[in-house]
Order: sequence, then structure tokens, then C-alpha cells
Amino acid sequence: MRTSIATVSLSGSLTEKLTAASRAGFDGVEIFENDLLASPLTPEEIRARCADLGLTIDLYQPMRDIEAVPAEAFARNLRRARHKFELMRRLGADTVLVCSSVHPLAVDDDALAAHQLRQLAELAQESGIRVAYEALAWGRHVNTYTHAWRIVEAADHPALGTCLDSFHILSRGSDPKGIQDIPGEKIFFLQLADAPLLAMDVLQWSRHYRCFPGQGGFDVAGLVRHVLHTGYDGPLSLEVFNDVFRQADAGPTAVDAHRSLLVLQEQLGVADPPAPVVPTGVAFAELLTPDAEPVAAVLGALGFARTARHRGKPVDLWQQGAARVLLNTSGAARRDGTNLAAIGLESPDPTGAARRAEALLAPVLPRRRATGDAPLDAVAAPDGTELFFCATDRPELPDWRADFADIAHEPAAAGIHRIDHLALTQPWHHYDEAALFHRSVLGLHAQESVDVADPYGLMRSRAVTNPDGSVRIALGVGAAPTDDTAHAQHIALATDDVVAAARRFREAGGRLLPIPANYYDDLAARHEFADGELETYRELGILYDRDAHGEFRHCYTLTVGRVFFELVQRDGYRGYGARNAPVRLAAQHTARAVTGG
Ligand SMILES: O=C(O)c1ccc(O)c(O)c1
Ligand SMILES: [Mg+2]
Repeated sequence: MRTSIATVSLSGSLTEKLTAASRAGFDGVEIFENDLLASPLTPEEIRARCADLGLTIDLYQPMRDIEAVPAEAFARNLRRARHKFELMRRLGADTVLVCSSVHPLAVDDDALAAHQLRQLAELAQESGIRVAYEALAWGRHVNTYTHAWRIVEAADHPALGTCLDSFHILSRGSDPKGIQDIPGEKIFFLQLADAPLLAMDVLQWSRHYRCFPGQGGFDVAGLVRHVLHTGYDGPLSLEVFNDVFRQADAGPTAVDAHRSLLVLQEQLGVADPPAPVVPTGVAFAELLTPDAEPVAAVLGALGFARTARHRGKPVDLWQQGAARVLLNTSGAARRDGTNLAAIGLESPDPTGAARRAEALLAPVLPRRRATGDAPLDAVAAPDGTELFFCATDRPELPDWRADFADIAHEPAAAGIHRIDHLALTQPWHHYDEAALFHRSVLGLHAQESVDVADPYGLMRSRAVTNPDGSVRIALGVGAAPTDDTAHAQHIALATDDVVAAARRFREAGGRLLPIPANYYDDLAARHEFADGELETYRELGILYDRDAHGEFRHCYTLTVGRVFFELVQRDGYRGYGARNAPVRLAAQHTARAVTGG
């Protein structure tokens, strides 16, 4: 189907918005009046720019407070409309959106509303323009789609139809099934937006919190199914008022937006991108560091051994059990030092995974990072993390380890089996995009977002996982963009005995994050422990949680650059210790202040 986006959904000047929409693959745009008013381009120039960019102008909007008003007010409205229809002629736009009145003079009189909209449509028709009447969820008298449709039906004019907007319909809890009672040719336009399920004033909700389909809590696909049932063949158009998208770069936002429509169309069965190839494990985590020594010391103390070295680059493979960490000293050192730059995902079909990613607009990285490297499919996540689709120990596929020469044959064993999860920090404006990306591109399941109090702000975190939990990625968004602690990433390592692993780490010279005594007093109040157990946790800085599925014990190393390690023992537990995260974040702030680390 054709895809369109309202200019209000993107940041920047009108030209920047149009360019971003076109690059992301949209077929058309809804031009918001304010964007046109603020543009130095003439309507003819805007029209030409859109044509150059391969965009049609699918809608001009909005016209407000038109209907059900006293005669003098309506006469002024028609005068205004004449001007706008002339403008639309110059723009080459043939559909105008009229949203239901919020005017104090508007009366609750459907017959009058229908009569006046019919007059407006008559005028529009002379200019070859169609009027799409939309019920705002907060319209003064008309605030449901069924009501707007009754008025359109009563007006009975070929140039008058209705505009459906998923936000206005679903935010009020209206049943979208009734859409099927509207003839498809009378649905002149379809606007789509999702939103998080919030209990708040509907106008504020609409103007600040809309998001792209799949990023909120509405069943947008279910609604579109009803619309398609009517025979509607206009575009799927995104109209998203959102405080974050207003500020974020238009380019990535437009890509995120278009991806949401590709996923929606796949859900509806009207598009058929390559199927998702769900990763089956974590092959490696790659740290980029200007100075390997401090990280190597932590890895060594954790019981990792340097088992192989890349044949062509300063990249070492550190291993313990199936936990593999690459230490890369080749990249340009980042200002903030060591960071988690890449993740190797074990993939049943690396090429298929890359094809899926490409179809969903993920930036595909060169297959060989350097001449001589084994070909590896990789894409960049929204936060820039490189995701490699790997096959480990599968002779029929290129093995990433072929690029490495063994330097020790016995990986050490200190009780760590594998990587339990990885925690990535997202730039503040990529949080919703990141969840949709990992869900749709990688086929992971996104869990609920949780809020975590940091002493200097609020962190949000959301885990994406594969079905057996062998891939778990926690996507966090930090408090303030400048807060280093909230922006640290981490690698969590699975062990069956966190007490033993923590002791070994300390005996080998490693330093664990100290946890305040108050935390253990609270634990004692909440749970019963065996004799001495709590004292051990207190001594080592081990945190404790439990859920319906089991118990969780975990502790943290100090931070190196932007990265720290976590040791986790999950005995059936499915979460990530969110309850303990505020204490951990505060302890990290304290440790940073004390050690600078
Ligand atoms: O918030 C508004 O005023 C507004 C305007 C036009 C729309 O299409 C809409 O859904 C909302
Ligand atoms: Mg709308």
C-alpha cells in the first residue's frame, strides 16, 4: 500500500522533513499548515520539491472550527476556505482535512453541521478538492468516528468523506468494528498513530505522546483490518504528535516511522518481507577500548582466558565456557573509553537475518570488515551497536572464529557459563525506535518498559528476548544525556554459584561494587535467609530478588570506561533485578565519585 507521513511527525524545516520522508521511502506526505506558513518556499516550489523527491501531497491540514456555527461565522469560514483551496491548487493537493469543531460558538446540531459541511464540499468541488471530516477525540460536539460519519452521510455530497484517525478512535475506547459500516469510497483518508496506554486528558495525550504503530499499546493493525475490509485504497498515513520526535533528527525518525508501517503491513498480510530469523544465542560481545589493560585485568579476575587473537587486527578473544568477549583495541578511541561496540548473535540463517534487516531499513554493514576477514553479515542497531549474525561451529557456514588464531587451548573455568544478558544504553530519543527495531528486525520479544529511579534522574529499561532466554538484551535510556553512570553498558555473565564466582573474582584482585548496609537491612525485613547467607551477600555486595519463577542473586564489578560486568545466578528467575537497580545506580555514582572508575 502507499505510505504517507504528516510533516508534524518530523523535526526540522519543511525541506528537511520532506527530504527525510523521501529518503526513508515514503510515497507521500500530509502537509501541516504551520510547516507551510513557516517555509520560505512558495507553494509552487514546495510542489516541485515534493515531485523531485518522489512524494505526492496526499493531504493538506487542518481546517478547524468550520461547522455547526452561526451564519456570520460560517460565512467567514467559507471565505477562509476559498483562500485555502486556492493555496491547495498551487500546491497540487486535492484533499483537505477538516477536524471537528472545538469552537465555543459551535452548537450541538447535526443537521446544521451536515448542511454547512455540504456547502463547504460544494465549494471544494469547484476546485477539484475533497473534504475529509475527522472527529477529534476532544471535539466539542463531535468526538467519535461514528458521529462524524453520520454527519457526512447526512450531508451526502460526493466531495465530502470522512478521515479516520486511529488515535482518536482507540484513545476513547471506541469499537473500531463499526468502521466496516462505512463504504470504503467515503473514507477519504486514514491516519495512523499508536500511543502508550496512559490515564490522562486525551488532548494532552494526543499532542505529546503519540508514537508509531507497534510502539504503544493500541491495536492499530486490528483497526486497519476493519478499514481494509471496506475497500479503502488510500494511503496508510502516520500522524504522530510526539515531543521526542519533534526534537530528534528527522532522518532516523523517518526511517523508524517507515519501518513501523512495513511491520504493520506484514502483520496485515499485505506485505511480505523476508521472514524474521530469530537469534538462538549470543556468540560474543565486543568491547572497543583505547587501552586493553584495565578490561583485560577484570576479565582475567573473572576467570576468562585470552584464547585467541585475530589474524589481522588487534582483537583478542577472551573466553570462559560459552561466554566470549572480544577486546578490540583497533578502533578510534572514544572520548569515554571502553564501550560495548558489537554483539555477535548466533543465527540459524545469517544471510536470511541480514536480508530481513535490510528489508526493514536497518543499515547493513560491509560483510568483511577488512580484507581477509571471513564474510559476516552485520547491521547497525539504532544506537550504533553493530549486530553480527554468526554461525559458531557450523562447518557449512563461514565461522567468525576462522579469523582468529588460537593462543591457548584451555579456556579457564571459574564458574561462568555464558553471557546471560547485555545491557545497552540508548540515546534518549531512540528508546521507542530501539524496541521496535529489536522486535521487528531481529524477531525478539519486547517486554514491558520499567522505570528505574537513578539518584540524578529516571532511567527506563525494556528487555528484548528470544523464546528460550538465551538472547536477552536490556535496552535502557539514561537519566540525563550527560550522566555517565546512567549511560554505562554492561555484560551480565551467568553462573550457578554467584557467591563462589564473586569470591574468586575478589581473590584474583577484582573489585566488586560495594552496596550500602541499608539495603541488607531491608532484605532482612523482606525475606528470610539461612544463617550467615545475608552476611555473605553483605560482604560481597550481592543483591537479591525473587519472582514467581525463582530466585536471583547478582553482583557487579566496578565500571571500566562505559562498561561493567555483572555476575548473575538466576534459579528460574526471569527478570533483571529491576527492584535492585536504584540501589545499584546509586552505588555506582558513589563508586565513581570515590574511585573515578
Ligand atoms: O491536535 C490537533 O489539533 C489535531 C489536528 C489534526 C488532526 O488530524 C489531529 O488528529 C489532531
Ligand atoms: Mg488526525
